[in-house]
Amino acid sequence: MEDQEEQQDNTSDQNHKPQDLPQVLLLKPPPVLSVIGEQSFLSKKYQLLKAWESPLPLLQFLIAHADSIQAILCSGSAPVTDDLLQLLPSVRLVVTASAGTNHIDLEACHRRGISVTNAGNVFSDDGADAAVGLLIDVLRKITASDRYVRQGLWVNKGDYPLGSKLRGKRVGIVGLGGIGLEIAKRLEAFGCNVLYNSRKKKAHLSYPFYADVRQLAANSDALIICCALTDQTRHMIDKDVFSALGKEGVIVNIGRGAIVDEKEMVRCLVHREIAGAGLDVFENEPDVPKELFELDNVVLSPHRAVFTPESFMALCELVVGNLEAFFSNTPLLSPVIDV
Ligand SMILES: O=CC(=O)O
Repeated sequence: MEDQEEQQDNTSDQNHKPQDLPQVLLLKPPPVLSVIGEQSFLSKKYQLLKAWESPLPLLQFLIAHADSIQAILCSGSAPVTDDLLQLLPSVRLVVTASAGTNHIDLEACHRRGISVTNAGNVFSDDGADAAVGLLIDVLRKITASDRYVRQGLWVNKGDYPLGSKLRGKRVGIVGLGGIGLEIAKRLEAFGCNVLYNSRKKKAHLSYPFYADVRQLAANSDALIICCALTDQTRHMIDKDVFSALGKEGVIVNIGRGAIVDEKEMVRCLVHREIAGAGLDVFENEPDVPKELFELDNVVLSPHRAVFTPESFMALCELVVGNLEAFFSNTPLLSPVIDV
């Protein structure tokens, strides 16, 4: 049955010449493309315009297709700016293969009547697992003690310092969206006390809400950052927040590097003004402040928190589903802006 349907699909695809298919612009290869694959039915249904494969300079390439590109498929590596959209007047949809949308000028999309979709909730479980994993790693010194054993220091220097218990910790979650909620569920199961900060108090949740992130920090043993990067949240985790978190406090960031004042965080870690950090994201990726490499109370990860083959497969279906919905005029699956 499935095979038959696939054959019928292929037959109808063959009726389209590539130049008749809706044009979807890709500025840079989004990582999900490796999963979607060149042979996928995506490239049979859409003319995928891969800017990086064109011999033309980008501007000329865009001008050449300016009137026919209807959708953009992107990820965090290629900004979708107002200037870019101005060049492409037929664009009506931006699909980002990421949860974060800080690389897209959402205000410009709104103004220009362009819908935007993101990764919805496909990353919630993996993001939450990684955040809690980083927290446990920092508290219990897992990778630091792994280094200790591998370097032969257990034999030469004796027992490694004890880590700190997770149960009973007060964990402040900054951003209680899909990932934040999953983090909260996991932490409850670990016996932690969950508190949170977000744009608005969630009426249906009983976790204590703090409108002020400094107040949240003052009442938390650890902060987990998983909110969106916006003009309001840029450098929101600043000197005052670190000082409210205090010497025993731990920070975990799986959101975006720039939500944290990174220079200040590094200073606080170097001077032991906070106890440790678990970091998946940085202000100038892939550059990571070198001072952090020397610190055993810091766990580093290369912006991989939400990615697993499983979440990529789910993302892939969502990307395709959003394109299909848009071009068949049915409701988008994970709209950020729905025009
Ligand atoms: O960081 C990953 C994402 O925003 O999807």
